Amino acid sequence: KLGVDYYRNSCPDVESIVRSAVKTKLEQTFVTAPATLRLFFHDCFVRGCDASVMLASWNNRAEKDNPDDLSLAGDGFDTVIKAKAAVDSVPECRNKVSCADILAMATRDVIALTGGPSYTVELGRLDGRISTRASVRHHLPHPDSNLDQLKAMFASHGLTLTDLVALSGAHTIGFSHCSQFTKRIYKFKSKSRIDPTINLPYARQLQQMCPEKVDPRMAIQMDPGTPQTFDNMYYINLQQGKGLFTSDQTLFTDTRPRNIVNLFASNNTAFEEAFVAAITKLGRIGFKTGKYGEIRNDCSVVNGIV
Ligand code: HEM
Ligand SMILES: [Ca+2]
Ligand SMILES: [Ca+2]
Repeated sequence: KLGVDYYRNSCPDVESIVRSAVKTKLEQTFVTAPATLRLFFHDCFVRGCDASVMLASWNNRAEKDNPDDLSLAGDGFDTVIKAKAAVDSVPECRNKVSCADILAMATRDVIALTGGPSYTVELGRLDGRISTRASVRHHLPHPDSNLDQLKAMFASHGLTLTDLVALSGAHTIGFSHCSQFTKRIYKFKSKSRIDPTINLPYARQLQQMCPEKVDPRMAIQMDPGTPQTFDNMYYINLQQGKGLFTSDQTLFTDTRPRNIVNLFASNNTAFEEAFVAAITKLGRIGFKTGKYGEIRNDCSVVNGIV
């Protein structure tokens, strides 16, 4: 079982060491926050929260080489690497704290530092030794997924509809590449070619920011209201037809989760409580202990390779 005091004897100050490394990195670039949060999600959904997503390979066959992970921003990886270096610079902590736990702590820290809830994070996950491009297939949601697909994928990890709605609120910060939603604003199967569930002025704005032959590296803010604040604006956006992806807007268009969206839109405390409960459950997915894992010396390679 995971616990909140896991490093009490081996590295008692680990939480403040990680927090200050994360804070320094966030002051350098805001992307630190969304990039770290998304990295945690992608890690936990594939082989559990074991930092498998961080492993690199010489032949581009690691998890992070899968197309679904190629849009993970480098600053998330860099945050964990920097926090790990800070932890390892303390002699008693050297190689005592897993990369998976550092990612979980850094995620908690970026949420609090951008205005979201503070919570205690459970620790004691070991790092995995396997990372393959193939293991990502069918394990991560797509922006054009419908509610049944999203529900099934989250349910396979023990996450409820409320958890799905709460965790999707992570889209209250961060960026998306234009290609993730071009279908909705240019190629929708309707006369106007625009998805009717998008607020029309917002769709026009998106078309301006993302012209049809836009540079594929172009990214836009996902929450047009408060792009750098972790708040419940995401749900207010959904009520106004300003969900960026089909997977976002469907949480309001589909009547099943709509009352949850309405609750979170009107009550930030209800959102924060549900988010903390859900991300705590997310952090328990497939965690490894004992002989099933290790504490990696370098977050991007398994021990004993070189
Ligand atoms: C429910 C299904 C979800 C889908 C379909 C989805 C899809 C996406 C997509 C397509 C992007 C844009 C990536 C890019 O083009 O760079 C994105 C960004 C992001 N997602 Fe999700 N996501 C989902 C759930 C989540 C969850 C559960 C979390 C975290 C708890 C999360 C956190 C983020 C963050 C923070 C970003 C911004 C990343 C950045 O700015 O670098 N997402 N998501
Ligand atoms: Ca993983
Ligand atoms: Ca926001």
